[in-house]
Parts: sequence; structure tokens; C-alpha cells
Amino acid sequence: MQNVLVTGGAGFIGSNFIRYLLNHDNAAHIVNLDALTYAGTLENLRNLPDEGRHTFIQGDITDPDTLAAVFTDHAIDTVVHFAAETHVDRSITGPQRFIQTNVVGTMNLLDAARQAWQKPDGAYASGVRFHHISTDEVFGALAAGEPAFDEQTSYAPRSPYAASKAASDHLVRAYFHSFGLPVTITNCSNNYGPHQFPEKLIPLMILNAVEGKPLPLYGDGQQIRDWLYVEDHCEAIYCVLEKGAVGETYGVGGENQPTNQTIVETICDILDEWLPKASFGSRRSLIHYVSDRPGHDRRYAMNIEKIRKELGWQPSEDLDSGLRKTIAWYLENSAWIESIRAKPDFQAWMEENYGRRSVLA
Ligand SMILES: Cc1cn([C@H]2C[C@H](O)[C@@H](COP(=O)(O)OP(=O)(O)O[C@H]3O[C@H](CO)[C@@H](O)[C@H](O)[C@H]3O)O2)c(=O)[nH]c1=O
Repeated sequence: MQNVLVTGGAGFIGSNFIRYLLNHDNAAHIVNLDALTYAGTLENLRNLPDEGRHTFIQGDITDPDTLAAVFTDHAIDTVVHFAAETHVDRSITGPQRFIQTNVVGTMNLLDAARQAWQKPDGAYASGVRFHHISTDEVFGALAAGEPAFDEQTSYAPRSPYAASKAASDHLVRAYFHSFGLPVTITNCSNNYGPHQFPEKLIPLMILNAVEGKPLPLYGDGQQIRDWLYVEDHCEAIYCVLEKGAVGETYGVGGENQPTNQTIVETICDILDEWLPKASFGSRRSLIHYVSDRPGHDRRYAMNIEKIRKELGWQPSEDLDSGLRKTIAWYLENSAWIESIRAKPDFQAWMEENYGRRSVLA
């Protein structure tokens, strides 16, 4: 791994991964290709360790010419593909962008890698690798008591976002089977941690609770996600790059599976403990139950036995300490929050999304 193309490296998980790689691998040079859409920001790349090994290029994976130039100009040997539209609610109101970026963009990237790496005899340059970051949402929804998803679970995506990621996974495997491209895939559960865009549950609730704004829980708030601290996720990806077998898929989860209501109550309690007493009393009183997300998946959980047994990775962060680190980061990074709030699309989306929902209780 010498010249690593990280797509979507100005986003939440991508920027955390760049930091992780610069801290843990002293040889890799990173080329970070990011379109800087609403959720990507150069603020995520401030104060990188060993900054000289990071090159930022603003560009879109839907543009094949950009990709061809990046592979040629930077002698890329490894791709770690994060770039994606990721917010389920946005995929319900506007699926087209999800298909463009997540499906067409992934196919363009696979083509560019193949063109750059495949020799005339069909073999690939040694040591090259295309790693695709995917999600447990491709497997659909679990009912209470059903076993967690694993690498053998059939695909059953239910939102436009999940369907676009499922299509991208199938394309990555198709390029492995049809063209021999050396690929690996990870399907991760819900990430949380520093730098997450505040449209997602945990950062949204932190910011609203700090400001005394309503905390909108969708439906009955009893949905379950498997929360993975982002640094654990980055470690898992690095482990797959180092030790994972070509053609293989690995599930990555946090083994923390509370209900959404418990997550939000925990955030409220930590803030009540840390901040001066609010005039309205406990921050739990800010919780409102609002109309549900259409097709809302009830439960996700990812079985991690394969990556644990074969590669020796397991998550190390427990949810309470991970949440405390995350909340502390948001409290200490008001400049980052202001830069996100200043984005033209941010406030409009928040108002539109919540304007659509009625308060249930
Ligand atoms: C934003 C928001 C969310 N929710 C609920 C919906 C979900 O049950 C849960 C988490 O919502 P989100 O943070 O939007 O994440 P979710 O839909 O689970 O999907 C996430 O996790 C996936 C991995 O499972 C990733 O692939 C997605 O990119 C990522 O967005 O909280 C609320 O109750 N209120 C809210 O305001």
C-alpha cells in the first residue's frame, strides 16, 4: 500500500480513516478525492498528522476523466471507496443522486481501477486492491429475536439508499468475478463519533439537546441500531486492507444495540451531568415522538464472528465511553459546527425534513 486513493475523504468516516491511516501507517501517501457535496467539508481535514502525505483533489466519481487522471498522475495502487450519498431520509425524498453517486460513481471507479491496473495479459499489477465500504442496510430489516446479519445473509434492501449500496456491492463482486479485479468489501453498522454530519441521529440529538431544541424520535423510538465507534471502524478497514483475502466480504459491527430512545436518553443524561442545569429541567423533556420514516427498518445488527476469527479484529469502544468522547468533541468544536450551519443547504434541509413530520407525543 503506497499510493492510496480515498474517495469521500472529506466526509465523516473517510476523514476519520485518513487520520487513522496517517497515524498508523508511516509509508502510505493518500490522495483524497472528494466532490465536497453538502456533507463533505475541508474543516474535517484540519490539523492532519503528517499532512505532507495527504493530497486533496476536489472531484466527482461520476466523472470518468477525473478518475483516469487521478490513477495516472498518482500511480494509485489501493482504493478505499467511501464516497457515497448516505442519508436514508434524503434518499426517500430524492433517490436520483443516490443512484448517480453510489451506483454509477462506483462503476466508474471500478472501471478506472481496472484500466489502470490490468495488464495486457489480463493479470493485475501485484499488490493492488479495491476496497469498498458498504453498509448492513443492504440486508434489510431484522425482527426482534432474529439472528444478526452475517456475510451469508441474502440482500433485501428497503430504502433507495440501501438499494443503491446493494447495487454497488453487486458491481464490486461482478468486477471480481468477471474481470478478476482484486476487491474486498466491508458492510458496517451505524457509525458515530467526531465529524459526523448533524443530520444523523447522534450528532443531531447532541446539538439540539445543547441548544434546548426538540429531539425528534421517529415513530415509537424502539428501533435498534448496532452502534460502531468510527475509530473502531477505521481499524477494521485497515485490518482488512492488511490481512483480508481478495474477493471476501467482512461484516463490521459495534456489538452495541440499544433502542434509539435509549441512545437519546443517554445523550440527555450526559449533557445534564456536564452542562449547567437547563431552565426547562432534564433534557429528556425535549424528546418528541414524531411521525415515522416511511419503510423504517426496525432493527439492524451485524454478526462479526468472521472478521474476529479470521483477522483478529473486534471493536474496543463501549457505547457509554464512545458517546462521552463524541459529545465532548461536539462541545469543544463550535467552529466546526458553525461551518456546517453556514452551508446553504443545511438549515433548509432540516426545516424541510422536520416540517414533513407531525408530532405524535
Ligand atoms: C435523524 C433521525 C433518525 N432517527 C432514527 C432513524 C434510525 O432508526 C436511527 C438512526 O438514523 P440515522 O442516523 O439516519 O441512520 P440510519 O438510517 O440507521 O442509517 C445509518 O446507518 C447505516 C448503517 O446501518 C449507514 O449505512 C447509513 O449511511 C447511515 O445513515 O435513528 C430518529 O428517530 N430521529 C432523527 O431525527
